[in-house]
Amino acid sequence: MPPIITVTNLSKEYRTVKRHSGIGGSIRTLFTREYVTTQAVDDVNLTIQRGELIGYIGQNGAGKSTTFKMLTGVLLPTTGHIEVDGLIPFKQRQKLAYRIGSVFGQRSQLWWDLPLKESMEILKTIYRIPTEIYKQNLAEFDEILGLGELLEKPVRQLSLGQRMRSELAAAFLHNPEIAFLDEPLLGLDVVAKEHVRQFISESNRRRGITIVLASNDMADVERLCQRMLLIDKGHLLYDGTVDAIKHEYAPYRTLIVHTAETYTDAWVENAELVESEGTQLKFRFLRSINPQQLIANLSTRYEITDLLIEEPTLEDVIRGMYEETNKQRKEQGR
Ligand SMILES: Nc1ncnc2c1ncn2[C@@H]1O[C@H](COP(=O)(O)OP(=O)(O)OP(=O)(O)O)[C@@H](O)[C@H]1O
Repeated sequence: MPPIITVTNLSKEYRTVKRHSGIGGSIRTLFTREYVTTQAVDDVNLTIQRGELIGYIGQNGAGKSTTFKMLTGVLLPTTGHIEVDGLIPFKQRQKLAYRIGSVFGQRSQLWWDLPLKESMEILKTIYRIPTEIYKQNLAEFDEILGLGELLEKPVRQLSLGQRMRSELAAAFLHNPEIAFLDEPLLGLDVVAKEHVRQFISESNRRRGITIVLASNDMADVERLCQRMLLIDKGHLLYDGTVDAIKHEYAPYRTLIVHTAETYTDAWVENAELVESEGTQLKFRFLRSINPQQLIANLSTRYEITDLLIEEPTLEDVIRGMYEETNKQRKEQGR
């Protein structure tokens, strides 16, 4: 089967007027038009198969939203080619709109002053959703997202978590083939996150919807996605499994223990003490080491009152990638 999304040599440059500070600067800005170019997406190539659930991960400003805007036809690429479900997004935006659903964290597709239910009715009309399917979908979404009493409330009165649940229901109402979800978990509390995760996972598994999920939190993506694309400064740095990326570029985990007494020279086999502050000790250990064994060994020597295992963050992984690239360049004498 051909991929549902194909992106070839995709780049996007933003050209903005350079602003100078102060009153003098403002006058200068008015009379001398100097431009700044930002390379938001830089020569990205990727393919996504029908039915995949993919994490599109990157730090703030990495280029995730810009990619999504091009994939959904909102922005015209500077160079490169995109095909989404056989369509060219910028040229066939309207046709594509019926096949995709999107959630852009900061932007709402709902009508602020209307009760949620009325927003849903409007979407039903816009997307020409048959009444039967509309009712079925709303009932099914309600089960996971708990829309119940929210339907009668004006959207402006919804909390962030309630709004995100509503945005997701709205984006999936017309049975899209593909969904682009930009930071749908950002700022949500644990309970709301769980609703949203379950909804994303079920939509992919049960309904077979291809989902691309943008996030700057690796832990969020890890729970849902097998495959992850990592973008940094517009470049696609990695395409593979979350597990492999961690093994390759962030091989260490951190064990934080709190002890009953203060120890400055604590040690344990197979781990390195990297920080000791008061009664808190931080040990770095390789992913291949069993943490339970480590904790058991530690507790024979020290009285442990609390402990926590920390996974590497996205920053750690990206740092690891650049360090590895620099090391390889040096070895090759470049
Ligand atoms: N309309 C615009 N005009 C000029 N520069 C822009 C515009 N939109 C984004 N950029 C710049 O392009 C780069 C990529 O931004 P983008 O919003 O795609 O990143 P992102 O990965 O989605 O980040 P975030 O997680 O913060 O939303 C950033 O340097 C950003 O400042």
